[in-house]
Amino acid sequence: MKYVVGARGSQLSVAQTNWVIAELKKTNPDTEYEIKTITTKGDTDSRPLFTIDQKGIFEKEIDRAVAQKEVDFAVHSLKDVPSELDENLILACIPKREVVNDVFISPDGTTLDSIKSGAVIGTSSLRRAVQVSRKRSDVTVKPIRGNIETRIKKISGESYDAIVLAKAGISRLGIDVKYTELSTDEFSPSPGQGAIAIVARADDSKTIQMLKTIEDSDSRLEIEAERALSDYVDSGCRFPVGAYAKSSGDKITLIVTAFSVDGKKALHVTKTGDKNNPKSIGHSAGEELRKKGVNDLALNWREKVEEWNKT
Ligand SMILES: NCc1[nH]cc(CCC(=O)O)c1CC(=O)O
Repeated sequence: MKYVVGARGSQLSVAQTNWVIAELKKTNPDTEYEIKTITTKGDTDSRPLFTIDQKGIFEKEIDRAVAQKEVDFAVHSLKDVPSELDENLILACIPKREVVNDVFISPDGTTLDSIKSGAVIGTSSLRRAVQVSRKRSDVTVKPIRGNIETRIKKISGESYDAIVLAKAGISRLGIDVKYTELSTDEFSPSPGQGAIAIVARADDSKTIQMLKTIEDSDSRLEIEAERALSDYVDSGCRFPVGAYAKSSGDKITLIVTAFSVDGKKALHVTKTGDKNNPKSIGHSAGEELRKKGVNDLALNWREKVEEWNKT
């Protein structure tokens, strides 16, 4: 049986798709795969990512190819997948997730603690920008655009001294670069970071069954808790919020941090609950964040981001 797999043209997307195919071949030795790369709107848009209002612009285009049967399934970075999928599509499989941490990358391995005052740090994530400036108010955080390889190249030039990226992306690409791992306490990761999502048509039970052979149930439960939280606080509004769920025994602990755009305020919520009810853990964390005033924190975030982007 041969499957056609939808992916973006980016190196990360191709690397992730190849990883998924290799895993699937282990559990389904008689299958073959062909990758169909789809060039998306997002790949040609030059604005920093967080000003693009629509979350998942890349992924939606590829999902359309799944829905229209141009491909059998699609491989995405879960954190880029919008919470609402097309009604005839499902998150058919969540394989075992990579480490969730962010990393600090500089040409000579200098850490965020020791980098010189006035250094320029690049990131395309408002959450990371805020977390960097909370730790080092004496550095400048500047928006950076481009795929992972492009961003890494930029630290050898004049414009950036260091960048912050997800470790998962670096490991999947197998890039040899000097980095230090940032703790999830100080760098609360994006909901779903490090996880891969495989999207298929809801009525394609044969493909779904084949994909399920590489499902990792703990990874699924963790990301469900994280996504339930982001649904709750993130209704169309992408202010900086980090969420990290970790399963242990029959429990999941979800740690959430939301920041004001200027980085001055932070709200923390930790919830532990029954592993088999991850959505309710996400929702109760969301409820508590609301009680603590998360909606006020988010006021005027768009204007502030626009301002930051001009730096
Ligand atoms: N938004 C871009 C994106 N989407 C997935 C990854 C890396 C892999 C992951 O976090 O799962 C990245 C780059 C980054 O955040 O550094």
